[in-house]
Amino acid sequence: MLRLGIIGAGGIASTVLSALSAELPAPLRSLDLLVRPGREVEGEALLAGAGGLAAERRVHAALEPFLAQAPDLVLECAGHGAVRAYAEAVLRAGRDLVVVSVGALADPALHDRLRAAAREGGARLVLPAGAIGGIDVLAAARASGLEEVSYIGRKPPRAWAGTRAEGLLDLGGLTEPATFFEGSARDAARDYPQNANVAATVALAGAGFDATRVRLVADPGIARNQHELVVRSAAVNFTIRLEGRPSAANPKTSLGAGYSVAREVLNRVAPVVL
Ligand SMILES: NC(=O)C1=CN([C@@H]2O[C@H](COP(=O)(O)OP(=O)(O)OC[C@H]3O[C@@H](n4cnc5c(N)ncnc54)[C@H](O)[C@@H]3O)[C@@H](O)[C@H]2O)C=CC1
Ligand SMILES: O=C([O-])CC(=O)C(=O)O
Repeated sequence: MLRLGIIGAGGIASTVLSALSAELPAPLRSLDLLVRPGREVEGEALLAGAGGLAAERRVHAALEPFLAQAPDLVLECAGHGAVRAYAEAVLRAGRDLVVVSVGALADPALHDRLRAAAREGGARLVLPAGAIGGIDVLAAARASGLEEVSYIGRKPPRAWAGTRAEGLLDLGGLTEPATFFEGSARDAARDYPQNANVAATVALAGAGFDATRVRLVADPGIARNQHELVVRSAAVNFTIRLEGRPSAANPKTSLGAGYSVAREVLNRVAPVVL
C-alpha cells in the first residue's frame, strides 16, 4: 500500500486523482497534498472528492510536515517554482519524485543539484512523458545516433494568454496560425514555463536542450493542443502528432499530461510494468 504525496492542487493533480480513483486496484495507504500557504481550501476541495482513494488524507502548507508523512512517492504537479523550492529536499529525504514541470531542468545548475540529491538521498527523479508521446522510441534511438529532433507546439490563442506570446502577437485578433517562437528547447522551456515542458522532456530524452529545435504556434483554427515530434536517427525515423484536449481547469495544459503522471503511480503498484 502506497503512501502518496502530491505537490499542487490544480488541473494536473485533479486529473491524477480521478485517474487513480478509476484505475488503482487497492486504496492508497495515505494521500498528502502540499499546497501554497493560504491555498489550503483548494487542497481540501481536491481531497473531498478523493474519499475512496485513501482513508488518511491531509493538506499541508509547508514541506516539513508533508515529508514527515514519509511518502513513498511524491508527484510534483505545481510548476517550475515548486521544483526549485522543493525538489532537492524531497530527493535528499530519500523520497522518489515525479516531476511534471520538466522545463525547470533547463537550468543546468538546478538539474545538477537534483541529480546529486537523488544520488545522495538514494531516491529516483522520474520524468513522465506528460502531454507528449514517442519518448520511449526517442530515448531508445539516442544510442544509435540522432540526426534531427524537432518539436512543434500548437495551441489555441487562449492557451498562450499570460505568456510572452501576449507581447509578441495580438492573440485575440489572430485569423491564421502565427509562429511566435523558434529556437532551442532550452529557451522555449525557460520562456514558456507553463507551455513548453514537453519540449524539455523531448530534449532530455534525445538531443539535449541546445540541439533540440522548437517552434511554438498560436492557432485560432484549432480547439485542441497539438504536439508534433519529428525524429531522424540512425535506427529509426518517426513523426508523431498528438491532439490533446485542454484541461478544463487550465487551457494551457493538455488533459493527457495528468493521465501520464497517474501512470507513474500505477506502474509502482502493478505486478507488470508497461
Ligand atoms: N510535462 C508536461 O507535459 C506538462 C507539464 N506541466 C507543468 O505542470 C504544472 C501544473 O499544471 P496544472 O496543474 O495544469 O496547473 P494549475 O495552474 O491548474 O495548478 C497548479 C497548482 O500548483 C499550485 N502551486 C503552484 N506553486 C506551488 C508551490 N510552490 N507549492 C505548492 N503548490 C503550488 C497552485 O496553487 C495550483 O494548485 C504547469 O505549471 C507546468 O509546469 C503542464 C502541462 C504539461
Ligand atoms: O499540456 C500541454 O499541452 C503541454 C504543456 O503545457 C507543456 O509542455 O508545458
